[in-house]
Amino acid sequence: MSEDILQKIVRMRREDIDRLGLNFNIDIPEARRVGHTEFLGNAGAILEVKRASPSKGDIAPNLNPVELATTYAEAHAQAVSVLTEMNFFKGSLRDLIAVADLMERRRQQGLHTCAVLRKDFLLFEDEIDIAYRCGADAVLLIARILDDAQLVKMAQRAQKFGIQAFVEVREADDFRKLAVVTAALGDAAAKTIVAGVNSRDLATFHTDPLIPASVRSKLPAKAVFESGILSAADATYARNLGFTGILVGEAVAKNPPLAKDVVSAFESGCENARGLFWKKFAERKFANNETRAASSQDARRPLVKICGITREEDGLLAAELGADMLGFVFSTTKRLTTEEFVRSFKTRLLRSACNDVAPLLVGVITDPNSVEGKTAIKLAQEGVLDAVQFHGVNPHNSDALAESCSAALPYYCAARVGAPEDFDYIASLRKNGEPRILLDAKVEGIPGGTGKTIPESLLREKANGAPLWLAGGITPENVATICEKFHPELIDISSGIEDAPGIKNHDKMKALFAEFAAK
Ligand SMILES: O=P(O)(O)OC[C@@H](O)[C@@H](O)c1c[nH]c2ccccc12
Repeated sequence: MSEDILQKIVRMRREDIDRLGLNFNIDIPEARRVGHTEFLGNAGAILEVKRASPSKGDIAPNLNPVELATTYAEAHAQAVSVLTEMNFFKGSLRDLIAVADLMERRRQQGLHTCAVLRKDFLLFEDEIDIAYRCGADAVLLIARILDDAQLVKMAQRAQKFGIQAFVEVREADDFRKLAVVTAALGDAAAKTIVAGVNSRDLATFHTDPLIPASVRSKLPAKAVFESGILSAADATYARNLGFTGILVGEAVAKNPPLAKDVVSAFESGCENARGLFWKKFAERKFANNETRAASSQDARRPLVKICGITREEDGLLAAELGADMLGFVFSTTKRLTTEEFVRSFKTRLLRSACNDVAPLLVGVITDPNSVEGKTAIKLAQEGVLDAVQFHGVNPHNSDALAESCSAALPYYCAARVGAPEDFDYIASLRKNGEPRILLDAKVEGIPGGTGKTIPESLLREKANGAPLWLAGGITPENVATICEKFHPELIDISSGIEDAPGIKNHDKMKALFAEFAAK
């Protein structure tokens, strides 16, 4: 197999160490000369001194680490992460020493002090000693590049110095290693180990905000969401998931004034029902990959949402066939449902034995200020519905959402797409911290369930490689082709399996799921 970028970084680093030694030919203090700040002793943001990265190239090549770290401290970051890898990140141990010395001066002046993290692809126990002498309060240990024994030895070394081991995990084997090192440290583990999950795959650079969501429940109480946070809204999303830290690099290194917005968004947020919805969705997505592989379903099938349920027997069959989400329309159209129906359906669904995992229930609304819209919002706040789908309306402009936000409404947005400009709106939603957006065909005058598909050329040009949630005109006949062409993460089907609006045809529904049977 050819070398991926992570392997290349590690190989070059080993070569540098062979040539230059563990201190990379830099004069480092004989003994530590600064005090301590516990890394993530309090929940908060970790902001990064990062000049460049392998995925982005130069980010802030001329940054001054002391100036930048001062800005971060003034923004009340809990920690500063200093990249010391030189080839791809243009960092150095000099930066680490300078930032640690800065924090010591601030400590003596009684100013807010950040913990200092050494961020690197550390490989040897003696590198922990060097980090400690330079003034680090924590060291990054990337599970993927260390074997069990090495990871344990390095974490024990950190523990001996009374600093934190920040263990970065992402894949199943990393979680196993996290359990190994936690067990090896025994009682000291809670104090020494802070776990972080990287939303960026270091081998491909692809970031996905649902990766941290999918594993939050497997991590210890203190856990950090790493990478891909670009705005205050993204920081809020991470907090909603229940993370106690975020690690932000590029966005703040490039634009330091953003630091205080990101810090305060994270600190004023909380774990809530919105985060719970994304965790449930993400867990479902990744669990499906595994369980489907073992069952008769195609492991690569998208998640399926059956929308426009108005009859109990239709919803129960969809659940039995393996639907991941069921949609109920709370908008005055032909598929309009009622509060009573949804409540009694939910009770029935939970009682039906055939389901290991019940589908998520979603209320589709087109006007949050309408009676129907308000009903769906109330049901989502009560937890009867798992989320509200804002269909073609921007919740960020809505008073109803502003009101319900205090009660942490779980929701996602659906955007109607008919022209290239519609993707500007989608981009603005992403900037507002929306991890996924459902794309539906646009037909003037009809809010949804139109039976029309989104023009393929638009999807091809504009979808940008982001995981696709697709609605509009999907049928048992065209679903296989659509999946082959666009690999959607979720498909949403309503009219394609109906006899009449709101009346599902059970043979068509079975035909749809039969398309996903393992071949
Ligand atoms: O610039 P971003 O997307 O905000 O990411 C910051 C940080 O998470 C990222 O630099 C990082 C996470 N894990 C790493 C391991 C090594 C080097 C770098 C990293």
